[in-house]
Amino acid sequence: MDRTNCILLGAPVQDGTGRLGCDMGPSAFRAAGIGEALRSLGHGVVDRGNVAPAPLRPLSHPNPAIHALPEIVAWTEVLSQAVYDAGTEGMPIVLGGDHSLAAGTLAGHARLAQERGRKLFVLWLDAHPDMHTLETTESGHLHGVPMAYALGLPGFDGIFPPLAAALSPERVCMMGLRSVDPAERQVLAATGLRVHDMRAIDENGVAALLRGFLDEVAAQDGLLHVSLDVDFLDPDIAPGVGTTVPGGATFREAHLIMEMLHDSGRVASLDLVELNPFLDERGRTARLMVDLTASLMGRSVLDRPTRSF
Ligand SMILES: NC(=[NH2+])NCCC[C@H](N)C(=O)O
Ligand SMILES: [Mn+2]
Ligand SMILES: [Mn+2]
Repeated sequence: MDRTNCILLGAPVQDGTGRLGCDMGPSAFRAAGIGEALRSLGHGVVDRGNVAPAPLRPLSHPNPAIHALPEIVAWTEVLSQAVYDAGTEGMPIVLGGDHSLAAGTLAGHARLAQERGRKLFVLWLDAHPDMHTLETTESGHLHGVPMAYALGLPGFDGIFPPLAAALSPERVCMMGLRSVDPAERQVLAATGLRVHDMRAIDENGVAALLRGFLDEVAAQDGLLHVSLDVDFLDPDIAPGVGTTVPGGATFREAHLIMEMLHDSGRVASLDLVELNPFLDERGRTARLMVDLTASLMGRSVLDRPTRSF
């Protein structure tokens, strides 16, 4: 089995949501045994502790709904650099923190991939596309915008840090969507990402949908970043999140995705986001997220050969 150098980075970001609690996410992942789970699979694990946000600068935007803009911009700066640095040494695993942290991590991974002359692909596992711009967000919660920023959509210039490289929409695959705002629908249609909503999963199964994407990643010798939002999962199995939406992925669908990702040998980085331990039930959501991470990193029922590309 391949031994990966896993670098854990805590990102206690909570200002991108409307409620408190995600700042406890990194602690809950540690308490649920993420380090031990990875070590028991034979991987190296370095826990860098929690990243601290950059100093705040005064910033404003004409959209009056927006919350905590200086805070999220500060996190974006520091996380972009932190995952870039970690990615030169091993596999960054970011323990969130709400999904606004992906503005930083996607920017950092895109920069690193570009410098390496590699193509960055993103698998976005989420009930939501998080595809609002600063103009279109109605809630003003900035966990709803990171994908638009990372794709280089207009309106972030001069406010968020400049992108060294933007994501290419054709290299992004979203799975699990079931809550999409009208403005996001329009952008999704216009940008042409691969989007598999829950209906597509019901009709086709996760395996067929994911295989199509992974074959494309392999054909282009891509690096794959996985962004796993707790609300991708059905709330019955993962209650510890502030934005539950009924009808999410089942336990087996989620594990199968992780097992296929492992077999692909393509995953270079992982974000675990939106865990709110205050809303959890005795740590069960944290433990499920750790078990899914273990499946992604090679835990399996039987020995299976890794696909070689
Ligand atoms: N990362 C998340 N859970 N995002 C939820 C976003 C919900 C909604 N689309 C909004 O912009 O407010
Ligand atoms: Mn999300
Ligand atoms: Mn979500």
